[in-house]
Amino acid sequence: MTLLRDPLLNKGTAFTEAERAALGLRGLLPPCVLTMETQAERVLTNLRALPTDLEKYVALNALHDRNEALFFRVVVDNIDEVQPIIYTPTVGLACQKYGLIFQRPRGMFISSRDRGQIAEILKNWPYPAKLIVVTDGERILGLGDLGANGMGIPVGKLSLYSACAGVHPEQCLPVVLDVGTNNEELLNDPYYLGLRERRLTGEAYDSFVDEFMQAARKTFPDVLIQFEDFANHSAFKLLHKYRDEACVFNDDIQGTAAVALAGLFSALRVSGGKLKDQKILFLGAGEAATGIADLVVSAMMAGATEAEALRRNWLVDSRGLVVSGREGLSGHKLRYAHAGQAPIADFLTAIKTLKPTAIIGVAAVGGAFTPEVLKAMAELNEQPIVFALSNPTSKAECSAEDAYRYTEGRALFACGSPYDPVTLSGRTFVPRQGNNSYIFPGVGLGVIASRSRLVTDEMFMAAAHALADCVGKEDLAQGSLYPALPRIREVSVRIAAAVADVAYQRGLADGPAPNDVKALVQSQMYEPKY
Ligand SMILES: NC(=O)C1=CN([C@@H]2O[C@H](COP(=O)(O)OP(=O)(O)OC[C@H]3O[C@@H](n4cnc5c(N)ncnc54)[C@H](OP(=O)(O)O)[C@@H]3O)[C@@H](O)[C@H]2O)C=CC1
Ligand SMILES: CC(=O)C(=O)O
Ligand SMILES: [Mg+2]
Repeated sequence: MTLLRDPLLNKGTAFTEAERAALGLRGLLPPCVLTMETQAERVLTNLRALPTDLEKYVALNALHDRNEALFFRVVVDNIDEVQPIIYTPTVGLACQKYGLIFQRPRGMFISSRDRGQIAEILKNWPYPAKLIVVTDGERILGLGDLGANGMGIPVGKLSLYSACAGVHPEQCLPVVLDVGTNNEELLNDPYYLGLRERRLTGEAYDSFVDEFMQAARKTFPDVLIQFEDFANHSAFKLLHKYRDEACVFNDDIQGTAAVALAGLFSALRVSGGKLKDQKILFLGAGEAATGIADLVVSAMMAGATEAEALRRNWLVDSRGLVVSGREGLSGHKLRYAHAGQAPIADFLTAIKTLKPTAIIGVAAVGGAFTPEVLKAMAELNEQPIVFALSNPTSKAECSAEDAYRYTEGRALFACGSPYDPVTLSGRTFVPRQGNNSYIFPGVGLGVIASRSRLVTDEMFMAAAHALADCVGKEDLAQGSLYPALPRIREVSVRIAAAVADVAYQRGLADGPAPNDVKALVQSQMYEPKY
C-alpha cells in the first residue's frame, strides 16, 4: 500500500503480475494490467472531457501526486496541449485560487515563524535536492502579491525542468518563503493558507532570506537555487548579494533576457537587420526589461561600443520614458537614463519620437500595445519587432491576432503566454512563446551536469545562441521565432551543453571537461517510463 501511495514509485494499474506478486500488491489493484500508453490515453480522455482549464490543472496536479512517471509521460508527449495548463496562463489562475483548489501539499513552505530553525526544517524534505526554485510570492507573473499562493509557480517551473530537460523529479524542490502578504483580499480569504500578516521588510526580511540561503546550501550541498517571481526591490538585491558566492540565478532577469535575445536573433534572420542597428523600446523597466536590455547590450557590443549599445535601448516605466535627470530612478534603470532627451509621458509618443525598430512589452499592462501603437510601428518599419511578453494572457500587451492584423501581417511577433495560429489574408502565422521556459530547463541541466559552482551571464548568452540555433527556416517562414515545443528536450540538451561548455572553459565546473559534453548532459536526463 505504501508503494501505491508513493508517487515516485507508483505505477498504478501498470504493475506487472510478477511485481504484484513480489511487492505484496495482489488484491490491492484491479486484475487487469495496463500499459503506460493505455494509462496515458485514459488520462488524456478524462482531461479533454473537463470543461475548464482550472479543472484540468487540478486533475493533472492530482496525477502528479499519484504517479510522477505517468504525469511526466503525459506532459512530455503532449507538451503543446499540457504546458498551458501546468504553466502560464492557467498556473496564474491556479495560484489565485490556490487555497480553494488545495488538495495535497507539494514543496516546502518556510514561513517567518520558522526563523532560527530553517536548517532543521529543510531536513524534513525526504529527497536529495539538487535544484530549488524559490519565490516569496510578491510578484507572481503579472498578478502581483499572491503570498504563499505563489507556490504554484515553483511547482510549475520544476515540472517543466523534469519534462523539458529531464532533471529528475527527485532532485527538484519547490519552496515558498512565506513572509506574509500585503494582499488584502488574501488576508480576508477564509481559504488562504499562508501567514495572515503583512510582509516582512528591511533587515527582518533580508536576514530571513539569508538564513534560508545558508540552510539550503548546507542541507543540499551544490544545490542550484533559482529565484522566481520576487518583486523587483528584492530580486536585484538578492541576485547581486548571492551570485558571486552561490550557485544561483534569477529567472525573471536572466532567463527572460536569454529567451528575448534569442527571439531578436530569429527576427533579424527574417528582416536581414543587424542587432547593433536596432533601437529597442521597452514598455516596463523592471526585472525583465533591464535583464533583457543588459544582455542585448552585451550582444550589441560585438559590433558597437558600450555607449552606442546602451543608447539603442530605451525604457518606459509607470512614470514615462526613463531619461537622465528624472528624480528617484532605481539603480537598475540608471544605465538607460539617457541624456539629451526630454521626458515623454506616454508610450505612443515615445514610439513616434524615438522611432524604435522593436518594442518589448514587460510591464504587465494588458492591452498596452493598442492598435495605434501597432500601426505606428508598422508605419516606421517594414518588419516591426513586437514582443508582448507579459504573463498571464490577461496581462499580454496585445494578442497575436492584433499584432498581425494592425501591422498588415508584417510584425515579427513573440508572446509570453501561448496564442493559437492566426490566419490573415490567406497566410497562417504560428506565434511562439518568448518565455523563459525555453531557457531555464536547459540552463539548469547544464549547471547540474557540469556541477558548476556559479551561474554566469555568459551562460545565458550561450543559452540564447543555442536556442536561436535551433530555429529552422521552416519556423521562420511561418512567423515562429522559436522552435516547436515538442522539440524542447532536444533544445534543452543543446542549451545545457552550451552552458556546461562555459562552466568548463571558465573553471567553474567540477573537474576537467569530458570529451563529449552533450553525451554527459544526455546521460543525466530523466526519461518518464516504468
Ligand atoms: N515572457 C517571460 O518569459 C517573462 C515575462 N515576464 C512578465 O513581465 C511582466 C513584468 O515582470 P517584471 O519585469 O519581473 O516586473 P517588475 O515589477 O520588475 O517590472 C514591471 C515594470 O513595469 C512598469 N510598469 C507598470 N505599470 C506601467 C505602465 N502603466 N506603463 C509603463 N510601465 C509600467 C513598472 O514601472 P515602475 O518601475 O515605475 O514601477 C516596472 O518598471 C510580468 O507580467 C511578467 O509575467 C517576466 C519574466 C519573464
Ligand atoms: C515567465 C515568467 O517567469 C514570469 O512571467 O514571471
Ligand atoms: Mg517568473
